[in-house]
Amino acid sequence: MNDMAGNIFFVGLMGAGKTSLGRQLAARLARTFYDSDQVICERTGVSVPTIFELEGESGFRERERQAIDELTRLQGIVLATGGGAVLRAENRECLHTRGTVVYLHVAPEVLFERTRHDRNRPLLQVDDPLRRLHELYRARDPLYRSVAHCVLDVGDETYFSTFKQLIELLSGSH
Ligand SMILES: Nc1ncnc2c1ncn2[C@@H]1O[C@H](COP(=O)(O)OP(=O)(O)O)[C@@H](O)[C@H]1O
Ligand SMILES: O=C(O)C1=C[C@@H](OP(=O)(O)O)[C@@H](O)[C@H](O)C1
Ligand SMILES: [Mg+2]
Repeated sequence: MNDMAGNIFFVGLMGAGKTSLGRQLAARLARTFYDSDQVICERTGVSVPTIFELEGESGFRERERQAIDELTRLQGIVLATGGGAVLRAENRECLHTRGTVVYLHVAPEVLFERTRHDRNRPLLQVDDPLRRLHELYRARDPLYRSVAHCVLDVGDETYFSTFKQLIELLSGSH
């Protein structure tokens, strides 16, 4: 994969590193970084949990669909999507056809450790978040794979090691 030129879009479950690695990759490549969740929050003036509270998940998904459609039309950007962006076929189509999609593949156990103290992800505010992550993994892993042009398997290594692997993957030296 040697695709440092066009758009780069990140997909994967909550805590996979889409936002943090995406932001750092954009800085490294001197690209503009967008995060669909952040765009939605800027537009509404409230947090993701508040949107879920006021409009339900379906309200959030409609805002997400709009944001993904707009952002994927831009050129030369790095975009971190929300973990559920792949649920809608129209989002998958926008992502797959308008850029290089990188799936950050991380096991539920690792994601659980990374997200367990975070209150900003409404879908994980349940009695058994690890079980929820396993369910989401089962349902979404095939969708992430169907939309991705490349997959980065991330274990429980350090953030910096993952960033290095990402650069290697995208520059084709992997
Ligand atoms: N190897 C790693 N790769 C990516 N993120 C990591 C890694 N190890 C720890 N993290 C941490 O996990 C969190 C991932 O969160 P975030 O970037 O918000 O993910 P997402 O946007 O996919 O939900 C960050 O706090 C990041 O520092
Ligand atoms: O997986 C999901 O359905 C969601 C993931 C979140 O983004 P991150 O994947 O960046 O945490 C955010 O969009 C919202 O809480 C829903
Ligand atoms: Mg994120």
